[in-house]
Amino acid sequence: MTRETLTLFDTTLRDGQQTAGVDFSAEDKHRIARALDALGLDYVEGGWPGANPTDSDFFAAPPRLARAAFTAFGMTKRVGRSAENDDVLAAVINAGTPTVCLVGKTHDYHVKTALGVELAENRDAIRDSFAHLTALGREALFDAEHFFDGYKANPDYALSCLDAALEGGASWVVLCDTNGGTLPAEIGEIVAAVCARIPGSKVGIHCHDDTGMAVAGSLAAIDAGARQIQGTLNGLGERCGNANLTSLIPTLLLKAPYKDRFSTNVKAADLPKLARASKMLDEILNRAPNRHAPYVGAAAFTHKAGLHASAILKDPKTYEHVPPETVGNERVVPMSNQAGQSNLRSRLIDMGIAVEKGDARLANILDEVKRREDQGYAYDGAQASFELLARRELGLLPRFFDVERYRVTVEKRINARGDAITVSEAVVVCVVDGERLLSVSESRDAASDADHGPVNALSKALAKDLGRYQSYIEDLKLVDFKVRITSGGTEAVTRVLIDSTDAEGRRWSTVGVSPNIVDASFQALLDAITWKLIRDGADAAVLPGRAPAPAAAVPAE
Ligand SMILES: CC(=O)SCCNC(=O)CCNC(=O)[C@H](O)C(C)(C)COP(=O)(O)OP(=O)(O)OC[C@H]1O[C@@H](n2cnc3c(N)ncnc32)[C@H](O)[C@@H]1OP(=O)(O)O
Ligand SMILES: CC(=O)C(=O)O
Repeated sequence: MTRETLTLFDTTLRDGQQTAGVDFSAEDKHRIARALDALGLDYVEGGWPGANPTDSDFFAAPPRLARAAFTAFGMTKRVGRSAENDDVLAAVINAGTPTVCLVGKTHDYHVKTALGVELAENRDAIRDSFAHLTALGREALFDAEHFFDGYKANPDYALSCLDAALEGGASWVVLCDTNGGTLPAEIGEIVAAVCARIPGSKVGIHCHDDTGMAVAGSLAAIDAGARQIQGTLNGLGERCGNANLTSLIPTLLLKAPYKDRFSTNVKAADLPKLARASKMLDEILNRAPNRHAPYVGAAAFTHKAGLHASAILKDPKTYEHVPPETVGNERVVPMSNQAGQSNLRSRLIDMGIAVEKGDARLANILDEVKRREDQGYAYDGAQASFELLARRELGLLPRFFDVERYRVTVEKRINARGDAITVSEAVVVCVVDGERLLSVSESRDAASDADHGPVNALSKALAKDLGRYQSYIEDLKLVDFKVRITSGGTEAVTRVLIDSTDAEGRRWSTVGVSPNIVDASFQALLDAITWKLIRDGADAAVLPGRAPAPAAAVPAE
């Protein structure tokens, strides 16, 4: 069966940049553009040359893309001047990209209200802008702004704007649900009406997620005949975001009817690259990845409930819609108070520890998890701490070092310039191989730099001198820190969850619980270090009078 081609257009670097709180540097844009190109996207829209210095710099030294058409974004020429003499359009053209995407109005209300010009003048501006671009030998796409609302208000006018772009030589007319309020069924009906007069091979879709249905709307448009999809990595974009390509691309490649009807330049073997690109974007934005993101999130193949875990061990298809490895993800069977022995045995196998079914120690571990979760611990979000708990119960937790004591003080000072600063000082005394090691550290908390409080000081002191374990923890980084006041048993307690990473790209989570936030944080920090020492195969300490527990063989993460 011949498959039709679906064209994929990425606007992470343009509409994604319109997300509140997102601010890419030119270097960030280079990294993202390269990742999108390697993945197989057909178009990478880089931004709006001339609109801001970052975009101008980025287009002045553009990325070298092997496959994707590098695209500059801009708007149609303004009424009252020619396309040749519009300075905003000139800046876009002067970026010299092979492809240009211009947004233009198609809703009569916007033409009158936002632009304040006659309907015919706007339509002529669209035609002239495209004629000018194509005369210069550029491929030109038309982002038909507010098309769905415009079509509902005045279908003849909205369609005549598409016609004007095509008459000017536009290669695609992309129907934009700019305000994101159109539901999928209506998108399907309107796209079908457009495709009845314009070939679907020239019709694209650009959905926003204001009803949480941008992906569904994009699929409805494909069902109705559109053959280009615009979207962004991780669904970045103006307001609630754009159609999420991180969900759409695996759906198109793995799900019927799309996988059988269409081909894209992104191939099934590229899907793990999509998961990596998604993580890279979060890392650039300094955001914790969305654990619940479809396909690529850490929880997308996490089976928490005991009944699910039991079936998963028999056949993963019982609770998985696609195998996790097809999208570069992995299966996790976590421990929590929802777990049974199946979860537990699966987790232990992942840790490289085989315990026979029915072994009494399994019940002990489960009881301990449930008892501690009742006190406020949460192990499904802190699998590294669970691993340490299980090892302790099994007698497989090596003893690396002891903490004799620690102290943190917090002091508010006014400096010579009159600024208030908070200074946190931490002292930690560890014992390694019988030797006492004292470390002191200080963190300064300027008003604009709120991360550097007492926990940071404590973490720095703890990591400053661990004797012969120092080299193992040099690359350890604390990357996320969450605090929650919860009730443990009958008392209110503080739960701290810490995410750590290292140079190998591993990321692991640990938990601490105490009525005291510093103590809870310290427990989580200690677990983070101990887990890394185990994973890196550090030898247990020689503690006088105590035989160190052996470290079991552990597979690489
Ligand atoms: C739906 C979308 O997401 S489209 C993409 C939107 N993205 C952005 O706006 C981000 C980048 N934008 C910018 O940096 C700035 O808005 C610029 C540099 C483009 C323009 O800045 P300014 O010249 O200061 O204008 P300002 O932003 O206030 O207003 C835009 C002007 O463009 C006009 N305009 C808007 N859309 C169009 C269009 N499709 N065709 C022609 N003119 C248009 C508006 O009428 C307005 O003109 P006015 O001031 O005479 O009323
Ligand atoms: C062009 C665009 O981003 C929109 O209409 O939503």
